[in-house]
Amino acid sequence: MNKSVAIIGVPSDYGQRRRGVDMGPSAIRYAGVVERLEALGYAVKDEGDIRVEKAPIKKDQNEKLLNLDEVVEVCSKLAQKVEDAVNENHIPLVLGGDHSIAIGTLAGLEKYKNLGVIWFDAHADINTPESTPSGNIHGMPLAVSLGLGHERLTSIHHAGPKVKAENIIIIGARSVDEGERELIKEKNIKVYTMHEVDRLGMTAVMEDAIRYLQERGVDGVHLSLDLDGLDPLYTPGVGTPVAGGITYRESHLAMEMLQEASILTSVEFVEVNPILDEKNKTANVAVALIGSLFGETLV
Ligand SMILES: NC(=[NH2+])NCCC[C@H](N)C(=O)O
Ligand SMILES: [Mn+2]
Ligand SMILES: [Mn+2]
Repeated sequence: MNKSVAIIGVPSDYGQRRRGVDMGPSAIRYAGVVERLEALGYAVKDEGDIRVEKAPIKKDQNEKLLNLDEVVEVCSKLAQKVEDAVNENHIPLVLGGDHSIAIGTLAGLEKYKNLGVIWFDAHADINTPESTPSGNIHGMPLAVSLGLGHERLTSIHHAGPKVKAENIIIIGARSVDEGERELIKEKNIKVYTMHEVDRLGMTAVMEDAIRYLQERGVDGVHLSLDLDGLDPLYTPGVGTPVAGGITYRESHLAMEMLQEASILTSVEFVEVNPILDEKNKTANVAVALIGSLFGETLV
């Protein structure tokens, strides 16, 4: 792994309805992310947070695309920041914020023409305005990145799809909406639900996932890690917890195996909501996972 990391905080909560997830970047910094990476020998450039206007939620909203203007603005700024970090040869480490920000991150990774994406999440986040049960854009970033959804979202930073369906792997899914299932089938997207995690074990899942991406000949891999992928026992500070998730140790193992495979070129950790958390537990887990991902070992 490249030894230079650029941290980009994205204090946005516009992709869903529970306030507080905009404080995620602060919570993760408070939990010591910079120190942790420096201790591993990385040069860390903390770019600070991108500027997010704190607008009051409007009343006359499109119920299928809540806060569309704000999400477009945040993601456009973020895409530019991510692109700059890549051009300066840093590994972008994006800290959310809710998961809608992945729309911006993926748009900023256009240098990778055959990008692989590992989506670690309880959800598939592949809804469209037609299929969404909530209108929350944090449930849509994978669809948007495939070029599906509102044109203002799919055209952020540059027009057209940002990733290929066959380069996406979802791990940890256990809450998938009807329209999402159909799209996953239609596009033949690789998903390791909790069923596969239970059945095969995390070791086999990660070996498979890594091999799959290598066989696809990817020129970069982005890890988008939603803290609700873990069981809420370990990460209670998330807005949409779902029981029956990945354990603390399984998630560390996954990070360690990604480090060993040395395939990642960008990383994002999202959905840490300190208001819903217990004494910053969730941000602490995020930083511990970042430690493993970037090369910490137990001995
Ligand atoms: N990034 C997340 N936590 N997404 C949760 C999405 C939940 C649900 N599928 C929805 O579309 O509203
Ligand atoms: Mn989720
Ligand atoms: Mn998510």
